[in-house]
Amino acid sequence: MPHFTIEYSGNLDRHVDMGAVVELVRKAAVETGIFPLGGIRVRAVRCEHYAIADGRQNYGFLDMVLRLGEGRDLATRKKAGEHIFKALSAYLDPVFANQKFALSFDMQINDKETSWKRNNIHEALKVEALHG
Ligand SMILES: O=C(O)C/C(=C\C=C(/O)C(=O)O)C(=O)O
Repeated sequence: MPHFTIEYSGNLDRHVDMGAVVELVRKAAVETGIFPLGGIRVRAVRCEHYAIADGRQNYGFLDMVLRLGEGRDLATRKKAGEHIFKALSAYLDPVFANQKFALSFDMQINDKETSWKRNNIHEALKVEALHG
């Protein structure tokens, strides 16, 4: 982690380039400066089946959850979250203009006692930074 997991209603595929969305979130996460670069992962999962509000099929949603480790204070988490949400929200302005749409973003903090990881991307990035 940090893991950004996006779930979205399948009807957005016609209007939104999800490849661009995951890259935008990755860049915004890097810009916050609070995450180890090698730990950042962003994915988007299309939901084929969903039910929203009063059940009309033309509503859409995109929900993003960030799972991150312990050790950052609330002010730091809030500032980073606001930066990321602002970038994502601005990118999705055309969706808000064209349909009824719900966007949400939450953070969840991992308990370090029950979180296991193995990741050699950190080392690879260090080597690359040294040798180009
Ligand atoms: O510490 C965590 O649980 C998540 C995290 C970083 C994780 C990695 O770098 C990794 O999995 O390699 C964080 O900075 O919040």
